[in-house]
Amino acid sequence: MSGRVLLVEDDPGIATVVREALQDESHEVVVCDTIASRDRNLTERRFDVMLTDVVLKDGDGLATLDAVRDVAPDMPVIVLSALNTLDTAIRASDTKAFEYFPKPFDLDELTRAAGQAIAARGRAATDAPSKGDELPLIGRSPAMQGVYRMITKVLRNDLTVLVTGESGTGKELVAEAIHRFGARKSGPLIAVNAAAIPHDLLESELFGHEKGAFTGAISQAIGKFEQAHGGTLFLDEIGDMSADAQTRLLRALQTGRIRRVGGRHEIAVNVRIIAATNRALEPLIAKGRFREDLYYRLAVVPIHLPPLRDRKEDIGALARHFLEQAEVEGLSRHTIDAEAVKALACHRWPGNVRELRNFVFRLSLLAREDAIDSRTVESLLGTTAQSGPEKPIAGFEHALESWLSERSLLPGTLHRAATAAFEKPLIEHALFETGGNQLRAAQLLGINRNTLRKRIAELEIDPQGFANRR
Ligand SMILES: Nc1ncnc2c1ncn2[C@@H]1O[C@H](COP(=O)(O)OP(=O)(O)OP(=O)(O)O)[C@@H](O)[C@H]1O
Repeated sequence: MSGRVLLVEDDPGIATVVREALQDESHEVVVCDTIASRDRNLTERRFDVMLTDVVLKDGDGLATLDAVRDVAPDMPVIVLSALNTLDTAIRASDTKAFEYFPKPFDLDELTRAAGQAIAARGRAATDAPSKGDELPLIGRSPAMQGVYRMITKVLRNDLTVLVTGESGTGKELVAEAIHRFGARKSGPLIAVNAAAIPHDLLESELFGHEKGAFTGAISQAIGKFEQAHGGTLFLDEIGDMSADAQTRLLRALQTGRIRRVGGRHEIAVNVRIIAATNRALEPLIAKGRFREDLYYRLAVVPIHLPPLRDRKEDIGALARHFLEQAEVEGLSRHTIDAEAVKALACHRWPGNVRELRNFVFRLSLLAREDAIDSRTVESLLGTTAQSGPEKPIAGFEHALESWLSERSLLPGTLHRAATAAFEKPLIEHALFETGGNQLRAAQLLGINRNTLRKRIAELEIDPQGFANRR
């Protein structure tokens, strides 16, 4: 059974070998090197097991396990320590750590222990939600109540769900909630972001490939569909899929079988699909860019997340939730009063909940007083870029998030994949700023106009879409 592993290790050498060994076993690995980033990761996502070093730059990984238990009470923890003292071992056993590995450890043994911890966690999953299983979505607005109702309707079946909504509205959280509370919770949840992967690599990323299927395919690779077997596959930004990938995806949905790129045989996969998009698909269908039949296959159960500006009554609860998260991350404790929440509600939040979260974190970093009032909010909002349609530059942060969580790209393609992931929002930003004028966009970027035109075509950007948008 593959799972999601959080590796807390500040020795880059050890982090790399452990990560690679775990990835070879098809586990998804997130590496961080401080307690602060550990806690941030734990509040944002669910992990099946955590591997942690003891001595970290900003504290003791063992002494701070209580904070971990607060957010992830049932997650097994494996302690890796160079201290090798009896004290560390005893402290590890006191904290109910799953296992203790003194350094240097046997990599195979460690990988096996991680696998066992993941499998044990899968078995332990019961119907009774524990504290760590609280619905991660905050907000009681009528709009969110509608979303919750839809989520509960799909927990006991495998219907395909299409989550729509602007960037940063919580689509990925909805997918996570459906998986975590649904019948497939003991299986894997695998996410693929179609916008973060270059078009020609997406098919192999989804369906895998056989050795020698194309240049760079130096060994056989299992795709996300196979990795998600028994669980859920979250397909994010499906509006960005190439025509070929769409056709292959449609076939997989129709038959329940996939074929690896360059492979001869079809392989049966048992996967629940949750797709998401922040682009309206109807215009793409009208332009022939998105297959209508695929749309209907995906949108069996549509769940729409309204933009934050249409559910302003949620802003107070969200702000308080993010203040708590900021505190968990080591920022000082803050409260926020009703007037300050009103001030927050005056902003348009084009980047939705993600933007609010970042803003609240900045507030808790910069606010001098413990109680945040409307003056503090207004002065900080005043220095923040003001509303308007969402600027594509906001996509950077998301591209970075997706990029960092992408692990299994093909050897030899890393630079190309990373460049494409960042270049697209960059070019879109320039086109946005220049109202779609390619000459001025090229000047802004400081690149040749023909180079820009070529990249626009290669990255399948529609420059017309930026005309008159400012
Ligand atoms: N209702 C909510 N309650 C708590 N946190 C939320 C909520 N909605 C969004 N968030 C937080 O906001 C951030 C963005 O959410 P998420 O990644 O799910 O958005 P998204 O719609 O998938 O964005 P994108 O379209 O850019 O992929 C995350 O940090 C998430 O935890």
